[in-house]
Amino acid sequence: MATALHLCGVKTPYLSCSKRASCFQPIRGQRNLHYLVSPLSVSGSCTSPNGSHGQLALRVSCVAGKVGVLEKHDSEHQVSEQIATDLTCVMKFGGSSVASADRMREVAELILSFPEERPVIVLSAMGKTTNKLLLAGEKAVTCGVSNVSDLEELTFIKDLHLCTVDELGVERSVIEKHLFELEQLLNGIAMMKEMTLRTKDYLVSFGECMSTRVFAAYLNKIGVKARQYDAFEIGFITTDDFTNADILEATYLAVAKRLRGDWISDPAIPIVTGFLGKGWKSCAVTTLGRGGSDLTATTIGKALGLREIQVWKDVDGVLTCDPNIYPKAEPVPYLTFDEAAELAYFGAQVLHPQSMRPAREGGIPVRVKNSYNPKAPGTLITGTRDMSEAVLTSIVLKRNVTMLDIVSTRMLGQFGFLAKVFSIFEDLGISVDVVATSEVSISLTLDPSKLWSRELIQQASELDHVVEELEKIAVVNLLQNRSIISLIGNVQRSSLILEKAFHVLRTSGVNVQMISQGASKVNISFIVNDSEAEECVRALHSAFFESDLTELVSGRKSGNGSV
Ligand SMILES: Nc1ncnc2c1ncn2[C@@H]1O[C@H](COP(=O)(O)OP(=O)(O)O)[C@@H](O)[C@H]1O
Ligand SMILES: N[C@@H](CC(=O)OP(=O)(O)O)C(=O)O
Repeated sequence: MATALHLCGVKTPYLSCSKRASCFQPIRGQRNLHYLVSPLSVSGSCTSPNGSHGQLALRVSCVAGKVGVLEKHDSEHQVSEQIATDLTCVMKFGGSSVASADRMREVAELILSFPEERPVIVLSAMGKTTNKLLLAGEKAVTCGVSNVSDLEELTFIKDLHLCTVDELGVERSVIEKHLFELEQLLNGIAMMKEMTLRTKDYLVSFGECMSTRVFAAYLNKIGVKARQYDAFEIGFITTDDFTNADILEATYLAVAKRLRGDWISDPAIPIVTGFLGKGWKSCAVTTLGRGGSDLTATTIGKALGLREIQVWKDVDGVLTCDPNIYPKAEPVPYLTFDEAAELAYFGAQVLHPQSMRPAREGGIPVRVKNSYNPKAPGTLITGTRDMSEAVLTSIVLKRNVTMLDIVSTRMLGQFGFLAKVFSIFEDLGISVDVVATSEVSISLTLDPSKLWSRELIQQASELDHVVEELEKIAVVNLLQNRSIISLIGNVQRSSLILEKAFHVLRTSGVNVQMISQGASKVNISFIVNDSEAEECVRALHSAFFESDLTELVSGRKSGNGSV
């Protein structure tokens, strides 16, 4: 579907589109110009023939035929028709950003400090609520119905939410029904003496359902019109993989229709629950995996074709490594979607592993910002960036990984061997992270997030089963307590990165057990023992980020022999 976009006062401009030139098609010249704009987000610039009129930079967001946002035009040129009141960006605030009444007040101020924005707000559960809910559920399985009301986690959650509404001066009624139902649910778990994955998702959903209700009520109280939404009620359709569901394509249209429809008929800032969805078969509440509110935000950004997706955290952006491992980690100013996705997939907690996909597909920049330090520039994630000076961007650690060394007994040819190995993993629904092969052997690591979502006992028997199947065609060595260290950066400089990294590892006395260069060309991963991993990350960080690499980048070695 295409939409007419009308511009006037622009003298026969040439329109160039940074991405999809075909998105803009002039349908009438002269002073009043009409363009056809295809759905979803496009951006471009429009200049006069000799360039003397400067640039009319415009950004259009267009979903289902509705022109969304036009912005940033110079004074000479006027945009005659625009729906200037449309939603402009999405701002996601994580648990740490809305952990208390004070934090909620600060977040409200922060949102209001951008008067030019008309944001969709996505919130996570307050502070550590999700962890507390999970723990309460686990305890309820064994504690007996009569002890549920005394569970310290339940008391904590009640106190936190009731104190917050009291401090913010909003009615307790906004969450009382949820607190009552939460206790009922825990009673049910206690009675059944079991908690299925489906129940687990319903249980944790109370966190986001309450934080958004409290925040929306507070905004309304201070005179900012806001409307609360449960994601599972507005079209977030997912697979039925409880605790780790995937967003289905139908979500984009449904969410855009609902949020934009409501906004047009009665504008109010949408406050949407992060992390949650609705299983397409079961119609039950699902969750998108831990940290899934980032994915909610990017999904909304793509659905509405918004100008920017902001994810507000408690750190100054994506850092050069996990600050819990090395406090001297520095913010990374720019990242590509590929780098950010790889970083998230290989364990950087700061972003949800799937969250870059919608942003990349919609071509929408993602900004990672610090709600505790809004002035810090944060990290801007876009499709491309200048890599000419880039060597290493970030170091990521994924702990507690299982590694398998599989050596062929040569019962099958090489092709048959590899195919058989991977079909065994496919049949068992286990995904593989890092792979290295030779003619007769293959070393690989198993994605722990897929195993983590299962019960420990199930994990153990699954691993036994994998080994049993593989032993029909190979000699198998199962190695546990390993870590993947991933070097995310410019793999065009892989020789330099490897030279320096291996020098560091050798001087630290660490033996690398496997190495793999990702097909994405932004990642070199290697496997070491869990016990050595953190020290390795610190040593690598010092070598790459605290010493001058410019001479090495320009091809000259420094005189002192250090790399
Ligand atoms: N490379 C990294 N860059 C930034 N933060 C990281 C990184 N690796 C791990 N972290 C951790 O991620 C946390 C932020 O992610 P998260 O807890 O999901 O935020 P939120 O709950 O606010 O969305 C930081 O407090 C930090 O401890
Ligand atoms: N509350 C969920 C979802 C989430 O995204 O949280 P956060 O934004 O605080 O990482 C979790 O803890 O996993």
